[in-house]
Amino acid sequence: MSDQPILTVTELGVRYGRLQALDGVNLSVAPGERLALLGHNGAGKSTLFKTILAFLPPATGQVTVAGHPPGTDAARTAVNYLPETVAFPGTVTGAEVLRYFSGLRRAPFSAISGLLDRVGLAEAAQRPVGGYSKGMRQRLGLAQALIGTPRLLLLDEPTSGLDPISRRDFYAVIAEAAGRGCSVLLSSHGLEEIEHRTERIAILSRGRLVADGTLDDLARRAALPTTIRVTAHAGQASRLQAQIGGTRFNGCRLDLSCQAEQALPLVARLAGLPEMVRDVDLHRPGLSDLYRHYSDLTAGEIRP
Ligand SMILES: Nc1ncnc2c1ncn2[C@@H]1O[C@H](COP(=O)(O)OP(=O)(O)OP(=O)(O)O)[C@@H](O)[C@H]1O
Repeated sequence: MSDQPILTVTELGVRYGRLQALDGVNLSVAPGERLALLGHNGAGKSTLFKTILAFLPPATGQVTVAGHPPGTDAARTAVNYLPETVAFPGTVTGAEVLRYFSGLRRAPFSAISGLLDRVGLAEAAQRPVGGYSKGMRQRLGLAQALIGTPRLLLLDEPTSGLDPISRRDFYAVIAEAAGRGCSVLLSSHGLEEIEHRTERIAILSRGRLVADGTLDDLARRAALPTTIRVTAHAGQASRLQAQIGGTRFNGCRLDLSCQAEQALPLVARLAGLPEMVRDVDLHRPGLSDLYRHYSDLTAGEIRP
């Protein structure tokens, strides 16, 4: 497998008339890598997808897919796309949809039944898509996106509207594709679901890339405090606060805030005060804390 990035985005700027929807975006995705693209509504996620797919031209900068400009045959062959809301004609069956897209992509029809099976639609394959639930349509969309073994999958909020089991299955199929070397660029507002299902996270804010790295990278750079929630025995909270400080909440709870490396020594100190401390809960910053932190930054404030 080549180590060359499957997707490179360099100083990309995209405009809708006077609106600068993307500004100076740099990003690359390696083979087999799953990258989550996060950002508030209107941050520019769909615009980035549309530019990679050649639906929109860059105003500045450039994009390459498998080393080729978007829209060229080589780039089109390499990338498949699943929009947030998939629409298929209601009268055709699931199997017919996949035959149609297989024909378009010159992919073998022999792969269709395996794909339908993998997304849990084997039994519904001969039923008209008009009778499919939203989750079934989305799974058919995923099967469609996997036709022709693409090297890059663009998934625009692919799990919105899916129930938790369907989401889990959806990510399992995506992980399998990544395991075969397919790169995945996935936008989502579901921070919890992507936290452990992607290798890297990129955050767009008002058209600018404000973070790009692994969860650990982003946490280290943000240096957000760890919170230690201490529950005191009845009547001991004031005495405990006098010793260790912290902010008091309802009767018996104290919150202590510290840097990550200070957390364990502090917990050890609390363990030495069993007459006052009933329980300790360590809260390290998660993706939602990091997302809030980076979304409030502007691109000029990114630390290397
Ligand atoms: N066709 C268009 N014409 C004019 N402005 C547009 C068009 N499409 C998007 N925009 C604007 O470009 C900016 C980026 O929109 P985009 O759809 O890329 O955001 P997004 O991050 O995908 O948002 P969401 O999470 O809501 O899907 C927004 O300010 C949006 O209003």
